Amino acid sequence: MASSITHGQRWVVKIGSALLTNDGAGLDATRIASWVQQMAELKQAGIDIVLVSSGAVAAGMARLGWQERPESMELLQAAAAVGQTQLVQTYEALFEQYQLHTAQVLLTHDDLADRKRYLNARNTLRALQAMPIIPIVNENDTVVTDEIRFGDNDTLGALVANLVEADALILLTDQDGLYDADPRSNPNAQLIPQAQANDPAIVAVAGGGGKLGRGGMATKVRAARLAARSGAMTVIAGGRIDDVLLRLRAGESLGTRLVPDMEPIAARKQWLAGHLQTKGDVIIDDGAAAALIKKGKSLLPVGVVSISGHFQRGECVSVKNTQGAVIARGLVNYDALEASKVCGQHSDQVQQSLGYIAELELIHRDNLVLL
Ligand SMILES: Nc1ncnc2c1ncn2[C@@H]1O[C@H](COP(=O)(O)OP(=O)(O)O)[C@@H](O)[C@H]1O
Ligand SMILES: N[C@@H](CCC(=O)OP(=O)(O)O)C(=O)O
Repeated sequence: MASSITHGQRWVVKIGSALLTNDGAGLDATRIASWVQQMAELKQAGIDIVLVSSGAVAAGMARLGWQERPESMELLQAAAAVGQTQLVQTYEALFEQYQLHTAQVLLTHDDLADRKRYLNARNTLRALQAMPIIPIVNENDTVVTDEIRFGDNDTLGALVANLVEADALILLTDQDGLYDADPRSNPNAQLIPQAQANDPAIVAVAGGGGKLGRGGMATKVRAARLAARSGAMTVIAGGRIDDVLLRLRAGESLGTRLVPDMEPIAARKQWLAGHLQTKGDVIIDDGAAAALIKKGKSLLPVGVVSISGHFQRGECVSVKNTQGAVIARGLVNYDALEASKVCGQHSDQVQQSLGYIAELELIHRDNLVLL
């Protein structure tokens, strides 16, 4: 069966602390090498991969010779700062063997809550994804405080999946998936192969984490719900299963699949349709209106008559016909000033007017919902 796992082109893979470390004593280099080899193979097969990797604190503790995880925030942050360099060094050296490089992306909650920074992070990640690069994301542990930290990387993984509009979020952990009870304390617990991401029953069975990881299954199930908002499927799978990523891609039933209610584009369009607050209007001519309505096309600058309002790139605008009726809503690729400069222009003129070309479309059809 075709699914976002076997056919999707964009994956976010998250590797948790419980899995990355050798029982807390530094990074498990052998296992990391095996995931790198699998991710390299997937990337070379055309799947854009963003890796969300934990392990900075654990690696830092080992490098500093600490046996016990410190309690204080500043020592944890110091350990993360020491460990993050080792983490990225390890990945970089391994990916290099497959002619791939890595890029370090450290994010905080604030970065994703602020629209401009969110869009910049999205554009940077998209640009990186188009290159022979594996972006490696972690929380920017040095600057976060208790109140604003994600804490667990499951939530960060889900937000990155929303950010890059991933088809799938793969959460690799130390258990083979989500069980109907915590297998650490219930030896008879049964694996749940598949559920709806929004099913309240799975929240009830998901418990807390072990001594190395932070969130346990509770944050993984919550992450699946968040990822489902942009239509991404989540798989919780055992990172110690041989060739787990390649076997998932080949369609093998491993781990737990948490399925969204909607495909990625449908989810985005539903979000757009419910987005009442628009930042401006784009008035289009009859030819462009017909292209949107009858042919399902993107909106090009050439069909635009005028612009009103103050909007930034990436914000939501109303698309109106010349009689003033709202016919669509969408996320715009240019800010208001740029959009008014390119009104009515053919794509080859746009570059001249702006001095650069960001996207050919003023609003891409995937980001446009007809009303
Ligand atoms: N219903 C459940 N099924 C599977 N594991 C569970 C469940 N409830 C709690 N857990 C615990 O969640 C842990 C994995 O989460 P965590 O320790 O945070 O790892 P990671 O670092 O990979 O995020 C497992 O070791 C397991 O003990
Ligand atoms: N940012 C932290 C990771 C936090 C963490 O442990 O997350 P998780 O493995 O999801 O439970 C680190 O790199 O150590």
